[in-house]
Amino acid sequence: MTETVLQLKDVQFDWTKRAEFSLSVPDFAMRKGETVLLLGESGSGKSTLLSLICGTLVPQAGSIKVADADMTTLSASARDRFRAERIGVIFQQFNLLPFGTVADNIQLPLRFAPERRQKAGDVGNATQNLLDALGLSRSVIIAKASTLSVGQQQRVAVARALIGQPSLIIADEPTSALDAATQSAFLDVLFEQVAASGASLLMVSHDARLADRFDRTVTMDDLTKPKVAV
Ligand SMILES: Nc1ncnc2c1ncn2[C@@H]1O[C@H](COP(=O)(O)OP(=O)(O)OP(=O)(O)O)[C@@H](O)[C@H]1O
Repeated sequence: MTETVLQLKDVQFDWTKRAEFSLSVPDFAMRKGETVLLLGESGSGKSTLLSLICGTLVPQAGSIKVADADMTTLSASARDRFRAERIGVIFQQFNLLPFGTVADNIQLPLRFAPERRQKAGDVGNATQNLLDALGLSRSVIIAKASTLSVGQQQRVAVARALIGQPSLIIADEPTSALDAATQSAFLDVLFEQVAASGASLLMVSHDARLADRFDRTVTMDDLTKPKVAV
C-alpha cells in the first residue's frame, strides 16, 4: 500500500479580520517520496496553505494529517514539537541565524526534536555528511552564517531541512531571489538530497517552467475547487 505523508480534507481557513480572503481545500494528499510543485497567483494563499500544513496556523474546519498525526487536534506546543520532528522547512530568505555557525544552523531543528536527533545518529557526522553531499567544504562548518555567500546559505538551509530525515520537506519559493544558473544548481542539489533521504517535497513557486522536475504540479485553483459529487 502506498504510504500517505500528507492528507488535507475539507480544510477551511479565514483570516478573521480579512473576510475577503478565505481558503478552502476539499482534498489534497501526497505520497511518501513524492515531489509536488504548487503554483498560484500572488495572493492566492500558497504561503497560508504551507503555514496550515506546518501547523503555525490552524484551520477553522477540516483535518490536516502529516504522517500519522492530525495537526488540527494537537495543542500549540504539541504542534511545535511535531513540526520540529517531522517537517523540514526551507524559507524564501533561508532564515539562518546570522551569528550562529553553519553547524549551529544545520543542527537547530534537532534541539527541539529528540526523535529526529536520534535518527540523525552522531550529529557531528550527520552534519559533515550533509556538507559533503551538498558540496560545501568542511572548513565552512565553524563559519558564522552572516559570512556566507547566498549560494552557501541555500545549501545550509537545505541541510537544516534534511538533517534527521523528516518525512516532509516544505519549501516556500526558495529560488525566487536567484539567477537562472544558481536556481538550477540549487534545485539539482535539493532533488538529489530529497531522493536520498526518501522525503516528500512540497515546493511553492511562481515559475511553471520548473514543473518538469516534479512528479506532479498542482495549482491553487485545482486545490481549492469544490469536490464534484458522483
Ligand atoms: N498575517 C496575515 N493576516 C491577515 N491576512 C493575511 C496575512 N497573511 C496573508 N494574508 C492574506 O491572505 C491572502 C493570501 O496570502 P498568501 O501570502 O498566503 O498568498 P501567496 O499565494 O503566498 O502570495 P505570494 O505569492 O504573493 O507570496 C492575501 O489576501 C493576504 O493579504
